[in-house]
Amino acid sequence: MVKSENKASETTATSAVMQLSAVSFGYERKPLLYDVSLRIAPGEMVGLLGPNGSGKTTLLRILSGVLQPQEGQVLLEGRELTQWGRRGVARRIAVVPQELHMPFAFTVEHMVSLGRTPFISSFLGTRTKQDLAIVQDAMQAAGVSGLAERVFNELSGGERQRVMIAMALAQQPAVLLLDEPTSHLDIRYQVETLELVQELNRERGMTVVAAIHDLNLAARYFPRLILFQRGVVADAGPAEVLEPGLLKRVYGIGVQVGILRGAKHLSILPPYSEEANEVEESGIEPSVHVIAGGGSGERLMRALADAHIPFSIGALNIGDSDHTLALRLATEVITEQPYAPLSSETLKQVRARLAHVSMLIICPTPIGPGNLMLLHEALLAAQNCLPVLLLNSQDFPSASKDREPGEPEIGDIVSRDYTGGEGIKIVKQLLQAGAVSVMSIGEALEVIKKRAVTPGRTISSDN
Ligand SMILES: Nc1ncnc2c1ncn2[C@@H]1O[C@H](COP(=O)(O)OP(=O)(O)OP(=O)(O)O)[C@@H](O)[C@H]1O
Repeated sequence: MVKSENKASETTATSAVMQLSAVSFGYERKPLLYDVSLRIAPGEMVGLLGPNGSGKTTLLRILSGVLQPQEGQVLLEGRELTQWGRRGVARRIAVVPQELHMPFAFTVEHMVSLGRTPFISSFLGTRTKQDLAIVQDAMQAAGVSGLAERVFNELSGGERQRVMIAMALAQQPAVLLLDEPTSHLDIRYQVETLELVQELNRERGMTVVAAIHDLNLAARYFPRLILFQRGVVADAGPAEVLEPGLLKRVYGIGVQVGILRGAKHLSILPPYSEEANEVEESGIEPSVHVIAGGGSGERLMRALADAHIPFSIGALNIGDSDHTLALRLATEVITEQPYAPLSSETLKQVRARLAHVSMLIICPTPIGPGNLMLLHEALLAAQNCLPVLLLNSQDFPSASKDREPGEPEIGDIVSRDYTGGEGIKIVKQLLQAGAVSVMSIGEALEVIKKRAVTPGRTISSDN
């Protein structure tokens, strides 16, 4: 039994040209990517989308082996990337960076011939006739043969972009990784560059993964899109990924998505007014708000989504594992910058949301100085008669056996309070204000369904 399972996973691994399994990575111990799993099949053309700083370049560096994940596995053709060695990787994966600064006045032809380096016996070794033919072919395919004698540093941004693609082609890679290949290009070069990449994908069967900011170009050229925000938020075709609600949650701006007359692909336009940006595209008003963090909300979010209960969540910091999942599952996500304390603006948003929901669920997240203010908001709401459920972690024993006679059941908060008792104090006040402690997600769902309360309840905010 175990054997056949292993065999099945081996087959899956080898049928993917690249595979990431539960990859986590951070710079200088600051976590950036969390639990990223991806399979890229041979011949796929994948667009990597995500806001600035969401980790696209970092992910490409992990795929190319420049960075090694702190956790998880990166496989190339079913084998650990690190086992291929530098030359082995360079013979299979080529990277087109955003920019390349050459310290020397290299000609284009010289630059492109550097792409053959992984295939010659040493750096100073001679290139064969075949190498030279491959270099010529790469220059022709990328449309830079006419620039062969020009100095790379003296070319325009668009020309340089093409030379970098030619360099990558000279590697004859199975996988081409491009980091924003259109970022410095005018519209003609943008289209020409992506047409070229598409041709390489279709005609040479090259697997392409490209980070790309332009959502319209992404819709037009990439059959598979991965929306990334320190983790995979969505991974599907353009129609599913370029969904206005999802884009609003990830980019923080409302967009209009549609098909222009005569066009074959989706177009994405920014809002035409501030008012349009305010529109809730899904039209669904969440009736439940969730406070979570650090993975404490994962199971509840999945259960609510499975039960088709629309919910809002937050505030969550970008990069928190709950945040990535929330972008996918919640109707509304209140977001704070990575590692930043909650700002008064963010707390205002939480307060406004609590004024419109029919129930608040607080997940068993560790309470520290950073999120104590959220508990304060929860207390205000509870004192204004908002039903509040305190979800206890099943991993910790209940503290009920230690409580004094007459004291409320405070659940497992004792074991996750890092505020010197302030968190526990607020939880006790919450219970006194009518909050209910529940021991399981099933129990929480039962309460929510029983209440089935209507949205739109108002509470005063100055209490
Ligand atoms: N070498 C590094 N050391 C420390 N932090 C880094 C390093 N490289 C990137 N970062 C940080 O990691 C985060 C993600 O960066 P990354 O370049 O991967 O994002 P991105 O999605 O490609 O962004 P953009 O769209 O702006 O190019 C950013 O906050 C960035 O400042």
